[in-house]
Amino acid sequence: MIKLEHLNFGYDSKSLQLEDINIDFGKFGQAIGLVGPNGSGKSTLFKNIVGLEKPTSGNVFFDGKQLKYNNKSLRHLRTQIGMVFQNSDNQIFYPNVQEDVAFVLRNLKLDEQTIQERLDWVFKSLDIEDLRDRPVQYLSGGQKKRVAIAGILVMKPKWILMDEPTAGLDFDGKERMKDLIIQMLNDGEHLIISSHDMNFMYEVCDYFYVLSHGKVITEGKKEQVFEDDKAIQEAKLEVPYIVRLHRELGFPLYENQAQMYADTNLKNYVSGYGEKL
Ligand SMILES: Nc1ncnc2c1ncn2[C@@H]1O[C@H](COP(=O)(O)OP(=O)(O)OP(=O)(O)O)[C@@H](O)[C@H]1O
Repeated sequence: MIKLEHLNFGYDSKSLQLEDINIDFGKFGQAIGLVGPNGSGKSTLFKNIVGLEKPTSGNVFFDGKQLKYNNKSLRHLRTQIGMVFQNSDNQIFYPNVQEDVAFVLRNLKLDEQTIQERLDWVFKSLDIEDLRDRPVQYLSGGQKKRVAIAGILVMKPKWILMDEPTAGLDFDGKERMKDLIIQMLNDGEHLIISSHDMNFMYEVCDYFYVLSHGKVITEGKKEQVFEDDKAIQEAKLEVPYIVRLHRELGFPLYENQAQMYADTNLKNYVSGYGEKL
């Protein structure tokens, strides 16, 4: 459980980039969306959760305990909450993929057999066995993103924070990222995801917090949050196409694309609206 209570944060003493944030991340679902326009404070919030930044006032709790900022506590915290950065180059340090992913396990002083088992598992789970012995410098952006995720997933953390997981990915890369996230959720991971891609976010998240100018301006289940027109406009969010089909053309509000495609009545809605579509 990650809980933020009356959290304020400013990079300097002149202004606050986060204001009175109160979020109980364990409460409303397994995949939480954090959305808002550029500069609204999403990455800053992530940094406060993993202790890379310290709140100016207010508190961060993990599993009921208030966060401590000494090296030992932070090292432990980061085995429990992994963060996948927007730019994968910020978290890949070794020239070889396998060495990079193994780094954190060696740091945790796990025995060699466990390390090999975890590596086998993570490369297979992420379907990147072919990258295992490759030099990092020749990987594409999408491949690097999967390696960065492997370096986090291999620790088996309780929570994974993903900052813009689809940034820089092509259509196929985004689909693969969606499948990967759904697989991680099926495996029991808890995720907090930040992205500007609302169609992607609608597919994978259960519950949303909307940030604007460092404040949470609305929150709710994915079926409800996009109904808050005022907040959606203030945060300049794109409304997911599934919600628009529902609101503008009266389609059922599907939970995701797969559910929509599986609806045997879909062709009746489509033929009813022929020209509009
Ligand atoms: N290291 C820093 N020092 C000072 N100000 C910063 C620093 N990093 C971010 N900021 C400022 O904090 C505010 C929030 O930035 P943040 O990166 O958290 O936004 P974001 O919602 O993640 O944006 P984006 O969607 O563009 O990634 C912005 O006004 C930004 O300019």
